[in-house]
Amino acid sequence: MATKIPVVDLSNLDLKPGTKAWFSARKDVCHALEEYGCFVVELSNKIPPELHNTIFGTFGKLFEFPTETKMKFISERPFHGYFSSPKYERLVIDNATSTDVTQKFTNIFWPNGNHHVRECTDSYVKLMAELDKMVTKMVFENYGVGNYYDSHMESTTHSFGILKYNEPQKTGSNNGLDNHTDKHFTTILHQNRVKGLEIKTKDDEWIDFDPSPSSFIFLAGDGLQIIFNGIDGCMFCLTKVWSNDRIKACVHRVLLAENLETRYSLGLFSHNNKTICVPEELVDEEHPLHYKPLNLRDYAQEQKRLIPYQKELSLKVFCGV
Ligand SMILES: O=C(O)CCC(=O)C(=O)O
Ligand SMILES: [Fe+2]
Repeated sequence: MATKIPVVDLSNLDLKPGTKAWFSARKDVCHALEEYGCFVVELSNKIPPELHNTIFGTFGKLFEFPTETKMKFISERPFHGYFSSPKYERLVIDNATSTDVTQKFTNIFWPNGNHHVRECTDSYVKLMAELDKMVTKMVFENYGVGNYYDSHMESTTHSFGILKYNEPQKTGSNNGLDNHTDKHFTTILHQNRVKGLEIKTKDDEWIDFDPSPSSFIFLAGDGLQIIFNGIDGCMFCLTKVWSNDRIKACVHRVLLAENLETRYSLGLFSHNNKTICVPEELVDEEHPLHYKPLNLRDYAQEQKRLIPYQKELSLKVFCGV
């Protein structure tokens, strides 16, 4: 049977820490992250099909604005603001849980405001951010470092990305996004029904994400890999350093088949804005420190600098001990 990305049903986002349901979900979440660096989240009671259509219809329209308008959306943070390439266009909003920020974003496109788009953005970002916080809390607790969760979240912000891929026949390639790991802490993706996202397993097999309107995919980024430096368990034996990591950042890519409708993907990316260090509880004789403190913004900046050379910057190279 073909390998599948594990599915965790978190429809009840109001799960209370300490309950039986919480512990059971926590176990499934962490097991999936250890084995795959990702899992599919079912949120069937939160995203009915009509809402899914509204969300993608609304965000898709942003790309129909003239390029000069889209170019007005700029950001200081690497990989944020408006970006276009022959393969895709992307709008990424920094600090998207702030309603002032989403208002400024909407005003670029509709100078007199657009209540519907703002509301849609705010409620959707809020839902994804709640999901991110819940999963992050489960992960911290599971590895005995729950006491770091509050300070971690205090220095965390969420970015919201809207991606539109050009059809392969126009780009002459079906490669939408090359193999990579995300250079932040965690990623949650939600997309329209056009398939394309694939993740790499520890056996170097590519498996695809089969989206439904109510499914999201949660991916561990490089920051999460760092925190769990020292816990035992060989998950992905790509290098000596990584083999000692409990959770490994998920390697993924986007491949598009020809003659399909346009693919849109929405992403929530969490960034820890302080320097990330391995908690001392996770370092001992058996699990020596593998990473020097990491600032995710510096890491993203350096990755951006290397793009013209087509180099993927590994954690080991950037901050390995
Ligand atoms: O389009 C997708 O679903 C993946 C997007 C992605 O991997 C990214 O923005 O880092
Ligand atoms: Fe990614």
